[in-house]
Amino acid sequence: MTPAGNSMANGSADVLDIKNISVAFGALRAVDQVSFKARRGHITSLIGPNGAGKSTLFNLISGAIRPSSGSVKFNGIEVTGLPPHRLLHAGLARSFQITKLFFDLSVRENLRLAAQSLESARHVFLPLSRNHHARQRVDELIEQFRLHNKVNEQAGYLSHGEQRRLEIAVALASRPKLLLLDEPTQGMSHADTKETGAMIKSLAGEVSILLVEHDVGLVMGLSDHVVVMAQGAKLAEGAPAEVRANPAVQAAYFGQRESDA
Ligand SMILES: Nc1ncnc2c1ncn2[C@@H]1O[C@H](COP(=O)(O)OP(=O)(O)OP(=O)(O)O)[C@@H](O)[C@H]1O
Repeated sequence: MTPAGNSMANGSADVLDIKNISVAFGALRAVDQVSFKARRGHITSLIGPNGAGKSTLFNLISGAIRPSSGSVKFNGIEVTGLPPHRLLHAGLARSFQITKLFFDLSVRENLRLAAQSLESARHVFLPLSRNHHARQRVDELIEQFRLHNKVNEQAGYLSHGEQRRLEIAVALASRPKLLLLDEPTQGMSHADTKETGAMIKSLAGEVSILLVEHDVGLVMGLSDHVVVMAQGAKLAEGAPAEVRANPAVQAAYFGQRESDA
């Protein structure tokens, strides 16, 4: 693991420091000079109306696309433009895009592969029973995500909500310092959304979280800090109550019915 993964490289309280980041698709400035910071141990959320640039900003941070200008610092270290696998080794994990589930493998096998993914090739091919570190991590995740009854079930047979929670567990297997969650409750029932929200909340402290989520009620209940985007630019940021009370945010965002957002 690189120094970015396990130290406060600059002693800063910020796990992420985005400065003036931009990218355009042809003539469209999808993300335009956006800056914000995410504090260590906090849940920071990105919200905004459809097409605001949230996913593009997320992709810039996770290394899926390169910015045309601006910088991304992770744990005080410049990581702008690094590809996702390098970021993962540095301690920045993204759920859902990188960590896809293997549907024909069991829950335990999915967790094992993820827990062993950052180890040398020799260790990856060790049986779980002989890889103490990976086995310990798998057991911790089974406990934390209450997967006891599902460990031998194929991931493909889990419910949608269970699969999405397993994806979060898989993303956490490498003990990242920052977890990027892209609409973790998308397509979930109300009950699953509530359970997943509580589970995300319980992770704060263990890992810093950056969340893109359409469910505004969930975001406001979970987040320490909310960044609001509109038309590629940052419109506002602050604590949930502060953001909710901001007239510009209300006009641009809460003017929509929350169920439409
Ligand atoms: N690969 C691409 N090529 C061209 N245009 C793109 C591309 N990706 C996104 N866009 C455009 O950039 C703008 C921002 O899109 P983005 O998906 O980042 O918004 P969003 O806030 O995540 O929206 P939503 O809430 O609908 O997911 C939109 O106008 C979108 O059509």
